[in-house]
Amino acid sequence: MTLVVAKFGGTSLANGGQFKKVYDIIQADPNKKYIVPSAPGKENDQDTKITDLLYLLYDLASHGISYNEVFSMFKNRYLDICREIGVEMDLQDYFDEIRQAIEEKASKEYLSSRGEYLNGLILAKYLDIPFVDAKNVMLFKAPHILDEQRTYKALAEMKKSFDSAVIPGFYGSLPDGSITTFSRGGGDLSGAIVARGVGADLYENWTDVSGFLAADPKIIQNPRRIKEISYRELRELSYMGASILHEEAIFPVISQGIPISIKNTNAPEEEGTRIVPSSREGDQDGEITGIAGRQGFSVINIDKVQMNRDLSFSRKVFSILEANDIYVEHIPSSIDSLSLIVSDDQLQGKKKRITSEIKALCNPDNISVETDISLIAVVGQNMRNHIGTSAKVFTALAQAKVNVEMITQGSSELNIIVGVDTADYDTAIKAIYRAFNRG
Ligand SMILES: Nc1ncnc2c1ncn2[C@@H]1O[C@H](COP(=O)(O)OP(=O)(O)O)[C@@H](O)[C@H]1O
Ligand SMILES: N[C@@H](CC(=O)OP(=O)(O)O)C(=O)O
Repeated sequence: MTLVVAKFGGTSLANGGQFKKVYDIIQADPNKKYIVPSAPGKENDQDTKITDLLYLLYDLASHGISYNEVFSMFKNRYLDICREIGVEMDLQDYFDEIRQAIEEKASKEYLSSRGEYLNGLILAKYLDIPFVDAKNVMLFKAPHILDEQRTYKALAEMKKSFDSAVIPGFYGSLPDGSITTFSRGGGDLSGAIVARGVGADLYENWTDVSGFLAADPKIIQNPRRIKEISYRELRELSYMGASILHEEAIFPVISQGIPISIKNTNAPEEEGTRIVPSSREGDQDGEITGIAGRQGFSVINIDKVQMNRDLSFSRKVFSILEANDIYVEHIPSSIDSLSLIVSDDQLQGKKKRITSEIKALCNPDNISVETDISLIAVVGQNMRNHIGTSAKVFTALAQAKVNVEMITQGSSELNIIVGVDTADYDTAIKAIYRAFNRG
């Protein structure tokens, strides 16, 4: 018997029709013992995720603006699901409790967690298996920081009491009992933590695409499916924007060697993608594994003749960034120049201060900030065995008339990262994809 933890994302539980598919998937496999649901996601592109509705509810209520209409939308999503799947459940007490909490100025975390909480209750009733409130097993030390020791102990205890259960994703509790959440998309993390806590043999992550694809399907039509991907490749791709799996979801399972399988709720017969400690040499069908990208970066360019001879130069620059709580994404450099690639979120409201502090402390010849930069990562552990991979990337970009603003390559030769003007983002991804995936 293989013990499987299955996480179903919001797209898999967006409405009654999706709930029925999830029910069939779970009933077809007795190994799927612990189920981790997200809140209902988008039914279509125009729709709103329940988590977003809850954040909106919080914003309205905290500004003293009427939230009745949004609250009704929230309630109706769950009432519709119950009606469509034929689950008879009195949800009114739960709705009243949430409304009362809003009136009593409930926190944003508490409110946003109610999406998965209610979905978990409904799914448990539908599957007729126990519901375990995540606040009792997902234990945080501080907001957003998990207490791993206590959490894994609680999950091991849960396993002794329940041989199957529904445990809602995304949230848990702080030592004082109040609710906290992971960052957005954190249901993937909850699933991975449950998988480790119960000692699963496999962590299944069910979504609306047939696995990890070689590029974002919103940019490339029908991209190649990646059959098998290593933890490291996956992390590079998810961090760089392949939003299908939270970039931290591999950490709980990595040390235990628990494989992750990405599967499609809408096409469960399809193989999906297997994420393994390290994919075997030659297993992949391509020279590169995938492409991902993120928009919204700025580059701070600093020039100073003979910068390389000034031992303290970089230290001073980085001390300014540290003092301003700014994380740097990449640091391409040459003898006389240093570039800092920083996400716009990090730089917001601090650009002027940082440039003037660098001017004052480091006395550069020139400092400038370029905005509207996007980063594109070409990732693959097989790249190092192929001569000419970077030539292919840059030829493709040149032919598509995309100007490359910066280049970095990780020392592991697992990735090549290029910075391009955001206006060229889609063109660049399409050109690189075509260069490696003909026909
Ligand atoms: N490289 C990629 N492979 C697969 N999906 C991707 C990739 N990059 C972006 N996506 C997007 O990720 C979506 C699935 O993630 P998400 O919306 O969080 O689903 P869920 O609600 O199931 O957790 C897909 O619908 C797809 O549009
Ligand atoms: N519902 C949360 C957590 C989550 O992981 O959702 P999903 O599985 O739909 O990405 C969010 O929207 O962030």
